[in-house]
Amino acid sequence: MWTILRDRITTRTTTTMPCSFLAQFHSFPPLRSALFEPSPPPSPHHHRHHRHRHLPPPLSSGFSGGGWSPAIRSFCSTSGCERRAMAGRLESCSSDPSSVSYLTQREAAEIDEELMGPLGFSVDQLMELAGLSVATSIAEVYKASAYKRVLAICGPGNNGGDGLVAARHLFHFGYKPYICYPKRTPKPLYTGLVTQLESLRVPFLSVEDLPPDLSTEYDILLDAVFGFSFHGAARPPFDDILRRLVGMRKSDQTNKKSPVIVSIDIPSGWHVEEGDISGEGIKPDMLVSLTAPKLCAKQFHGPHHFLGGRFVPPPIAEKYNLRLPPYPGASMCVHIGKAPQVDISAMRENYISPEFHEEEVDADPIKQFHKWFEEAVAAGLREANAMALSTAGKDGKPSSRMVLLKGVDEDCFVWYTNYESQKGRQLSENPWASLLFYWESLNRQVRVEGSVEKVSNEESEKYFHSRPHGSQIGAIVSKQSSIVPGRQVLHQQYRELEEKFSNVNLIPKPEHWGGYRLKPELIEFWQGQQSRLHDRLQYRPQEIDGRRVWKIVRLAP
Ligand SMILES: NC(=O)C1=CN([C@@H]2O[C@H](COP(=O)(O)OP(=O)(O)OC[C@H]3O[C@@H](n4cnc5c(N)ncnc54)[C@H](OP(=O)(O)O)[C@@H]3O)[C@@H](O)[C@H]2O)[C@H](O)CC1
Ligand SMILES: Cc1cc2nc3c(=O)[nH]c(=O)nc-3n(C[C@H](O)[C@H](O)[C@H](O)COP(=O)(O)O)c2cc1C
Ligand SMILES: Cc1ncc(COP(=O)(O)O)c(C=O)c1O
Ligand SMILES: [K+]
Repeated sequence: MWTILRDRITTRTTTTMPCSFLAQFHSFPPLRSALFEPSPPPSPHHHRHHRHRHLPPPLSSGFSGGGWSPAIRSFCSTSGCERRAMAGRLESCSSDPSSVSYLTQREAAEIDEELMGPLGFSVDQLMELAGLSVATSIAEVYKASAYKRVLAICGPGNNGGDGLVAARHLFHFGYKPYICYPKRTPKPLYTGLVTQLESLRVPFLSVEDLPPDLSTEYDILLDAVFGFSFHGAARPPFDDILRRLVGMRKSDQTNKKSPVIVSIDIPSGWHVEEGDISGEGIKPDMLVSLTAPKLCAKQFHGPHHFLGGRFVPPPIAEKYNLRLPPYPGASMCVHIGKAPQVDISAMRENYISPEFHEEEVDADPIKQFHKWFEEAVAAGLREANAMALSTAGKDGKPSSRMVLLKGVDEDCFVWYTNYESQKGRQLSENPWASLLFYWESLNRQVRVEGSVEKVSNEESEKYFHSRPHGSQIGAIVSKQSSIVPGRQVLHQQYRELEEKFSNVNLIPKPEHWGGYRLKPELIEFWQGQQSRLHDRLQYRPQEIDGRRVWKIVRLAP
């Protein structure tokens, strides 16, 4: 079961999560992963708690201070009254549970001090994690294949240090970083970071070395100039650099491809709380807030707002009443804020693949399929055996769904399902189907069409009992494609059967569960090419001297 993050953060602040199904559909992959998180296993009273599911902030729930060292306990022993007073200063503490916390400048600095004081962190550690968060956020949105050249402009403080760390990680992710670090801090932490980058032969450029037009030389401009300690107006040489970043965005209108600007924690030059007061500041495409967004982030309306710095311990979250979205999986960053607006009509890929020639394919399409399938597995594709199965009943209306290929035997493609499902009914009325594989990162598609029959009961039995215990019970519980009154019904039946079969060696396969085998009459191998001039090699069987041989033709793309 999945819980939508919308329950945890939304409305009131700038970080409104899309709530309609369509908005979720429109959200791009990193956001999608951020939008969903597994919810706890269902409890019998689950439905009663449903309304309050979002109430405890995820990071602070269950915090008691127990089990921590005396230093941390004393840090945490702040009275409820003090906590409320602190919380009162925080935007996060509104009664609206749906907002992400925004920090004032003072709170940001205070959290920094507490992390590096009683909570035992060193600045090196936090900077490393911050820089890594920035690099992973960039890598989620701007792929190295299209945005290789990164200019990191680093300021004199820790924000600049984050930029140096991020540049190092980006190097290892396959980007080509350059550094402009005009006011170096002579502390071992910073000199070490510089040495590390020099050992990677990352070029350091002085302000004078920077090309006159930043937009032609770089794909990403990493703004690591000022963070939350910025105050007043930018002084030289940063005033000029920031002007160039602003100017560069303005020349955007001239149709030139301009690089994207990624700001670390604060768009440099913006007031930490008031934001872009003059309206003349830089307009980053991506903002990576660290720990929690600062108040100025409310004015960030660029397409990509990420949160990084996955190091906030519960005592901090509790004390500052931080309301933050959960990070997905093992990720160092999470996309927050609105889903970027996408122009669906403009979404397209240009496929670049080696040419695919008649001479190189196997005369036997099944052997050719095995070859491509092995390459898909070797390329690390998840579920390379997932295929769209299309069927149509006697009304002739087609329907498609994904199923898993479970083998290719005697030239036939095999999958397993419920014979009483919609597809089962359709196949009983019309035993013809088509299969479709799409191996996206290889620019490959395989179409298979043919007649379908059931596999033998013995074969189905054998496969059924090879499946995990839970899936066997699941197959008994699921009257596939029939209406169920609610999820709890499935769980209830599942629990009953689990109990029933707890001491049983072999769970009986339901009669109506088994395999189908499709005997191909057509197999087509498709490989994407530039300008839509794709390769399509189609195999069809022919009778020659009473033998079935495959004829290969090339089709227009
Ligand atoms: N816990 C966290 O969230 C972590 C955050 N990190 C990053 O650290 C920065 C904050 O770092 P800090 O060093 O406190 O501040 P800045 O990076 O903003 O830089 C301060 C330096 O900038 C100079 N400064 C300030 N204003 C100006 C100005 N108008 N013109 C020129 N120079 C300016 C300032 O000099 P002063 O003489 O004015 O004091 C400092 O030299 C945070 O935003 C995160 O990016 C950590 O890396 C990890 C933990
Ligand atoms: C990747 C993937 C693999 C699936 N594999 C199977 C499968 O092997 N067998 C199956 O019955 N359903 C499988 N399903 C579920 C089907 O897509 C579908 O929801 C179900 O079979 C009911 O389809 P029907 O109502 O058209 O018969 C899979 C779904 C996905 C997304
Ligand atoms: C309903 C259903 N049945 C069967 C399968 C195939 O699963 P298995 O690999 O366990 O046979 C799937 C896979 O997603 C499924 O969703
Ligand atoms: K910055």
